[in-house]
Amino acid sequence: MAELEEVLPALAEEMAARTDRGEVADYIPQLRKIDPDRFGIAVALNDGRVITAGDADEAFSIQSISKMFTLTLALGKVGDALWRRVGREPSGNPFNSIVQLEHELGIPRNPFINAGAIVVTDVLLAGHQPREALGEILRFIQFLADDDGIAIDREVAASERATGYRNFALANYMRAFGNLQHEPELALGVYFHHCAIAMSCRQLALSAQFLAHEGRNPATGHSVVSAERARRILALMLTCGHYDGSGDFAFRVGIPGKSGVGGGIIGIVPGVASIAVWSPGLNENGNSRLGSIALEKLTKAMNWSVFAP
Ligand SMILES: NC(=O)CC[C@H](N)C(=O)O
Repeated sequence: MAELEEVLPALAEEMAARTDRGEVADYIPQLRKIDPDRFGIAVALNDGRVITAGDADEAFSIQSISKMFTLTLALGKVGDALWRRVGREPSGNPFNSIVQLEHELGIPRNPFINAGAIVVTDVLLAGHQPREALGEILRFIQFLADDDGIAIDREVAASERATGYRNFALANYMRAFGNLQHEPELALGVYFHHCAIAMSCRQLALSAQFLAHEGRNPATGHSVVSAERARRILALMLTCGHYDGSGDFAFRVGIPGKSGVGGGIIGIVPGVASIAVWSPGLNENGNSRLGSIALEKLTKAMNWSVFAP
């Protein structure tokens, strides 16, 4: 098997030279400013090693990767009752689509599309002020990464709130069906802020390690979720983690993943490692273009797949 210490720098160099980088998300004005030439990758192995290459220590907007953390928290809070309000099927539609919501009576297809994540955020708001709910999410991520330096980029959150008409439409629609317990303004305030959390590839890889290690963080020894719950979160990542590009990601990369429009992707090799990659340019499904390509090359080089031992 290839050595990661050699594979990662070679991959970062190859990606730096590519010109087909995709388009940086421009519907959130603050994200438009990001340099498309950035590329970073970090692999946190279950044996404790963390190997990085490129811009792996530069913080970027995690965006929808936060949906993986909020889902984990909401399952901890309400358990399987969550599934009465959100489904577990791939949507086959863009992340911000509204079309299925009318037919399906305001129940979003899964927790990783925007509508589903807004419901999950609404669950986390129960019994809290928005500020407390947000603090809980941020502290959970800091705890997972064992890093108190992780923070919210308030300019990104404000920028998204100012232009988030589609998310307001989704939230209002679900509220009309009775699937949102708080005013859309409150649920979205928390949602925009958790999407605007800024993290580096290193921090992200470390924060997702519990998913590669049957629910327990191998670095800190902390138990985060049960082994069964970790498997189920991974199943949702594999089937729904890349919106309407989820099938293609499973086909090409062969591991569960979760992307965000900031250009980050988390990938999990169960029993082996968690991976974070960042390249801001996106493909037609809103997933990092070079990030997906780099993960495909990495899993191939390392012979990593959930479809083989
Ligand atoms: N795919 C994403 O990363 C989308 C998240 C973004 N905050 C939005 O709601 O549109």
